[in-house]
Amino acid sequence: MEQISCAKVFDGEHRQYQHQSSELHCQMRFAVYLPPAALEAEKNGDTVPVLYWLSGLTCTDENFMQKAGAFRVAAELGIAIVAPDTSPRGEGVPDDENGAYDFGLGAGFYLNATQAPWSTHYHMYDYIVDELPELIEENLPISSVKSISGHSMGGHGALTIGLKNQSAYCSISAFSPICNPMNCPWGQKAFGLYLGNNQADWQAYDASVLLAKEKANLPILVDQGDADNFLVEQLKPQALVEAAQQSGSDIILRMQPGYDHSYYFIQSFIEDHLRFHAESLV
Ligand SMILES: N[C@@H](CCC(=O)N[C@@H](CS)C(=O)NCC(=O)O)C(=O)O
Repeated sequence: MEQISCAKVFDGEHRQYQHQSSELHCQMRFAVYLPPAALEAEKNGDTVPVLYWLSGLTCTDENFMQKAGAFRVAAELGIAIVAPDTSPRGEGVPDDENGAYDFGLGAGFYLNATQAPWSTHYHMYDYIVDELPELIEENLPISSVKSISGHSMGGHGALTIGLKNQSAYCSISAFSPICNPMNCPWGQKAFGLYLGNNQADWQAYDASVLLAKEKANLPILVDQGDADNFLVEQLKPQALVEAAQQSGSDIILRMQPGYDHSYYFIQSFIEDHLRFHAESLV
C-alpha cells in the first residue's frame, strides 16, 4: 500500500493510503487516524486497538475524518480509527445507470453482490471483514482488537458485519442506521439489484432479521435523531428494538431530540461512542 497524505492532529497523525484491492478488483483509498499511542507503538513494534468507521451514501474516506471531530478523544483513549471508502471506485466499475446517489458508486451497502454486472467489483462485505483488517494489521501499528461503527448505510454495515462476526469485534455502534433494509426503499433498490429478486437472499444483510434470529453477545449502542428526514421511511429503529426483544439481546437505542441526519449530529455524540467502544476494546 502507498501512503498519499499525512497530517499531524492532536499529537497523532491522519494518513491516507491507496492500495490495489483483490476483493474489489480496483484501486481503493482509505484513511486512518493514529493516536499518539500508536506512533509510540510504531517505534517499538507494538499495536493499539482500532475502531472501523463505515460511512453512509455518497461518502468517501474523507467525510468522517473531516467532519466528525473524533480525533481529540481518540487521541486521549489511544484508539486508532480506520475509515474506508463506501464502494469500489474507478474506470470499469459500473455505476447506477442514472448516476443516482443511493446505488452504485458511493453506495456499496457493505455486501457481496451476486448479480451481474455488480458481482465483479461490489464485494464490500469481504473487503471490510477480511481484506482491509489484514492489510492494516500487517502494515500499521494496529491490532486485531477492533470494534465497528458507522452512519446510515454505514450503520447498517456496522450492525450487519458486527452481528455476523461477533467473535471478531468487541462492540458495535451506529448513528442513524438503516435498521431494516428489506423494508425500506434504499434497501429494496440496493438488495434487488446487488442480490437479485429472491428476498430470502436479502435476510443475511438485514440487521433486524439477524438480531431477531440470534442473541447478540457484544455491546450495541445506537443513536438516532428524532428530526432526521429519513427516520420514518428509511431507517426504522423500532424494527431493531423489536428484533432485540425477540432474541433477548441488550441494545441501547437513544432517540436524540432535535437532531437530523447530518455530521453535526455525529459530531455531537461521537465522544460517547468512542468511550463506549473503549470499555470493550481491551
Ligand atoms: N440528500 C443527500 C442524501 C445522502 C446523505 O444524506 N448522505 C449522508 C449519509 S446517508 C452523508 O453522510 N452525506 C455526506 C456528508 O454529510 O458529508 C444527497 O443527496 O447527497
